[in-house]
Amino acid sequence: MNELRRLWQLFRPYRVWMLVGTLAAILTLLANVTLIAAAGWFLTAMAAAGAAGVAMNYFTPAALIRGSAMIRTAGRYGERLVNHEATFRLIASLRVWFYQHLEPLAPARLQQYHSGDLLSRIRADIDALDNLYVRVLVPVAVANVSIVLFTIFLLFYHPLLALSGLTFLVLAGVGLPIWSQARGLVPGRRIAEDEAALRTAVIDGVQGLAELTLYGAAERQAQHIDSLSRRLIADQTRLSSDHGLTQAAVGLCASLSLWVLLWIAIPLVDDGRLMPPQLAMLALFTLASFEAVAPLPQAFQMLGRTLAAAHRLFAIVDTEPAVAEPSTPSPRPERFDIEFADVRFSYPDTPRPAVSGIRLQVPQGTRAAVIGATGSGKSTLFNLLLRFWAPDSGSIRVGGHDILDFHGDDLRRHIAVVSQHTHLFDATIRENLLIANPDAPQAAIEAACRVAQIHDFIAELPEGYDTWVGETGVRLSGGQGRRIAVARALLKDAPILLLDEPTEGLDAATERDLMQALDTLMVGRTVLLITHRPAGLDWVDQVLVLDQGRELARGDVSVVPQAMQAALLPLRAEAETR
Ligand SMILES: Nc1ncnc2c1ncn2[C@@H]1O[C@H](COP(=O)(O)OP(=O)(O)OP(=O)(O)O)[C@@H](O)[C@H]1O
Repeated sequence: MNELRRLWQLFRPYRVWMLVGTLAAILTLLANVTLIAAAGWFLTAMAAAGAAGVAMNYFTPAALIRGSAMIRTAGRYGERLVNHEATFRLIASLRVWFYQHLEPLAPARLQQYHSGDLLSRIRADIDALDNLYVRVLVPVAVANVSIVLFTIFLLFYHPLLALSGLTFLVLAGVGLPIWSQARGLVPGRRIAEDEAALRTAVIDGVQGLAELTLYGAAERQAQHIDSLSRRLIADQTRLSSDHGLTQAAVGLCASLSLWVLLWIAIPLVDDGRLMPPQLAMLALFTLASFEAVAPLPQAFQMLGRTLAAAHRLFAIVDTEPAVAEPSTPSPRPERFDIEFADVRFSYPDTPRPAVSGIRLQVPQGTRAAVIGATGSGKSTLFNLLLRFWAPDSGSIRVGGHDILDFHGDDLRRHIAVVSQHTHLFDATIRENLLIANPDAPQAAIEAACRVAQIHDFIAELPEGYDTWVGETGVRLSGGQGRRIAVARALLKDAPILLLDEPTEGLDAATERDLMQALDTLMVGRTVLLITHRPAGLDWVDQVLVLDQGRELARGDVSVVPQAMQAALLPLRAEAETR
């Protein structure tokens, strides 16, 4: 129920919309009930008058019927318009709210979630929240007001009529929803989880289709998806059949209410305390009044799904970022020397530190390389410098200030990264470049691409810079993607440049061309390069050699061969003993 309270807080900005939508829904319902009840009275009265051969004024009831019909139509239109508009606004604002909480968690806190699961939260779970507004809050408000008005109306005729009407309305509007909520709680929660699992499995299956086919595992993946689908369908079927049952039960309550009303009212007609047309009116009124409570069982049945969705969203929203933003951040850095001072850091739930005792000073405008075997902690140093994680002890300073004192965005604004895993968005080449600098004019884009040696290739494409690169840039080669990354870094024009094995996996000619492009990019910047290859380090001022997260050697490039050999010795010894 804590979720409900928090959701209500999120809905608060839309309370005027909700009020107007609820009033329109109440008006529509009252017009409908009036229309049906008045029609019952009118037809019976006309028949009775015709049989008795007396004249009656039919203008007033006819006007009431026509007026009710018009109000019902206009009210229904208005109610849909207002409630849909409010829902769309609400959903849009919830997505922004969720995204704003999601962003500071990337990448450290999001590594435990699959992208399919996050997609499910931002789409299906947020969509499920609109149930609370359109299917729960508005119908509950309408039902409450209507039940009170209907009971007062029946009281005018006889207290027993009011009591029986109220009893059956409460049975259908409170008893059935309680039952269906209890029945829907577990499957509703499971549906939220299974939808996410299904989306994750499908995305994984599609993205890894080539591997699955290659290793003959496609059938197994299909079976996994099939079993998830079956479980989902079983829960949905259970909810649907419960929904059918509750609708039938609402119908039964309405019929029983009618029978009891007739049982009470017919003697009143015999006594002359009630006119025959009033009996017809009350009978139809009773049946029509159940429209007020009919949506409630399903609304409460879906509450389980809605609360599960809210729970999943709040789980992300309540996660603390791995690095908290300082309450009074240092002003943006003005100098760009980098210093690692005795840095130690372990990833959560790992047995040994990823890096430990790291000391490195890179004066502004100079270049340093961090070299070491796979898993020696090189990328971890970048993650720490980018403030994605915070060191367990020691500090990292930029321009003399601890980076934890800067606002994360202020720091990252001054850092450009070129890595072997450049993410290209499913957009045009131009859009992919503009993420580095949204205001860059075409001339600047082309200049950056010329330096990155990719302009001629782009210019030859039929659609030039408007060429769509496909999901994760599949329509570009690895080398071309890397050059786009260099062009991005040029457009960003940041004083600190991080190079994460930028030439890894490229052939010798492409590597040479890319190094030329990087040469231009590095001029005047503070550069930190990570690599596991000692070759081609002549242009760096200093080198730090890492082994299992610890410093093995530090100095100019001449320290590398000896240190690398020392690092390889244990591996060789291990290989020889096998
Ligand atoms: N997000 C993470 N969560 C838990 N452990 C991690 C994470 N990232 C890296 N590690 C672990 O930290 C250690 C250092 O990893 P890191 O990626 O820094 O090495 P690296 O030198 O960059 O390797 P490579 O050259 O293969 O990229 C490894 O043992 C790795 O398994």
